[in-house]
Amino acid sequence: MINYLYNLMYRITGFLIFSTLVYIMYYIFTRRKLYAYSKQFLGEFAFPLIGNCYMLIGKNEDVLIKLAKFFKKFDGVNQPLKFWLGSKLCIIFTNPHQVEKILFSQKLSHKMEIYDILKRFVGEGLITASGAEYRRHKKIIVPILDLNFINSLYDVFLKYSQKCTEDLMFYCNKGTLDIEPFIHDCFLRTVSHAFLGKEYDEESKDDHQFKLDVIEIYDKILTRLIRPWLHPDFIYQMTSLAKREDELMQRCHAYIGKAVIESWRRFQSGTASNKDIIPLIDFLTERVAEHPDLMNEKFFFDHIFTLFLASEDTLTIIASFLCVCLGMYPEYQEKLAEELRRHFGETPRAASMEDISRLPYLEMCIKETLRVVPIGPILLRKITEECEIDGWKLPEGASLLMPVYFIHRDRRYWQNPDHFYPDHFLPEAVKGRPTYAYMPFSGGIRGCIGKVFSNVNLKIFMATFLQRFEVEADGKLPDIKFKIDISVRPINGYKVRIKKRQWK
Ligand code: HEM
Repeated sequence: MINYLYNLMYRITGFLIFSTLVYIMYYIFTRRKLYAYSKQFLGEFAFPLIGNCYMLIGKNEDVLIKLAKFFKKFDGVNQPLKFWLGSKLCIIFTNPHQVEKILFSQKLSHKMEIYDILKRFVGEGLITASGAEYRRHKKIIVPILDLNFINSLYDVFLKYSQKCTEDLMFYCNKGTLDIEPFIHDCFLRTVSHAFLGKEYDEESKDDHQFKLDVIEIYDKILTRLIRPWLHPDFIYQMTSLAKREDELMQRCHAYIGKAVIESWRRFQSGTASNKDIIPLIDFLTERVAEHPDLMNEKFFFDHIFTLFLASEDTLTIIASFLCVCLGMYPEYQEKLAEELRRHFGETPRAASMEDISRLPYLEMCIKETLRVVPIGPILLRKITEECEIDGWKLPEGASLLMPVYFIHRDRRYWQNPDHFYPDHFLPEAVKGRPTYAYMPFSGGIRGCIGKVFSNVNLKIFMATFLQRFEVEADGKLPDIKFKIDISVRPINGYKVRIKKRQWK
């Protein structure tokens, strides 16, 4: 009997070893092109299964520093690199001319699988979707965000910028504060009003809960993004994080769903135009009502939620970090204040649409902030069919990485890359640089559709804020430690001291 069992165990073990070997051989055989093509690219030593991930082991906050070390090793190399993310081959393009070709390639417009994590929240919204449906929907949404729409929002931009500066008045000369929650409140209100047609009500439990939920959503997305073992859905579903995410999703979906229903009611009763502005949701309702085959309810919902989430966090990061930068570099703040004094004259006043088109130094400061904290620090694409970029063969199944954060700090294109230095955007400096050495809004086929909206809103906010306040902050840019997640943020928040600006 013992002999029989021993024999059986022996056979089972043999079978398991044999099957594993067959599977490994099959796996290697089906990926032979991937391995062969990967030899074209320079990279660091990669272990089987974990690839180069060992280089990223440690605290989440240190990932950016570790990636910086990787790029430093290949400083000045003008060819694509490779990084094995586990068994996934990532080909890294840092040459702006090649990046431009990728961004404009229809074949390379599919987002990498990692974006599926966002799909739990925003489904098939424009950021995560691909394919024919995506293209059809983009054609409907982009024209809504035209200049007429943006001009019509002027009062909304101004109202919440002014409210924010009034709220901040109390904190003048009161020591250090994190300015981000105030600025987040401003842009959350602006985007709620402009996109959903909903004025955020301080007293409303639903509105307050939605604000908290949105903040937590970003946190949940990040938590999962930076933990690769939580990426497979079947593992994630078993965690308490997934349960919490479901709760958040249900509440947020109910909140946005209510705004969708209200918009349809307005459309059906013909009262849409009675509002102070026509919000984006009402324009979309109108388009879809005229052509019901354009998109179903689910897509409609996903697009609205995507646009909402794509806006308020991005605007908050840029405006908050610009305040910190101006605090750290008083010489540029003074130059900007001088421009504002020259332009606005004797006394501060509300900035008009006309005003903001005549403040070139403010524009340079915003651009420089977008350089140092690019909202999309690494753009990721999936290679769905074999293709070539400048003679480099790209195998199906690999991914493409465009490390915007590092291109924005590449000494070949930036005179003073490690500091906040608005002169990077003087016309002669811009002329001497390849266009895609700077891509805060990405570009090409998957480029940001909110660029003009953001520029106008940011300028009105900053012109309002800087006429009232002077900011101070400790240190310089190299002293700030950033973390990379869905975006880039300073680990220690946005600490500044504010005081009333002496205008004369
Ligand atoms: C300072 C503000 C903003 C910055 C820096 C920014 C940046 C970006 C970047 C880098 C991408 C490409 C992401 C990727 O390929 O992974 C993107 C895409 C996108 N952004 Fe923005 N964004 C900003 C504001 C906005 C606003 C206000 C809206 C809404 C009106 C918006 C809507 C979108 C959408 C829908 C996409 C996806 C486009 C597509 O894939 O076709 N963004 N944005």
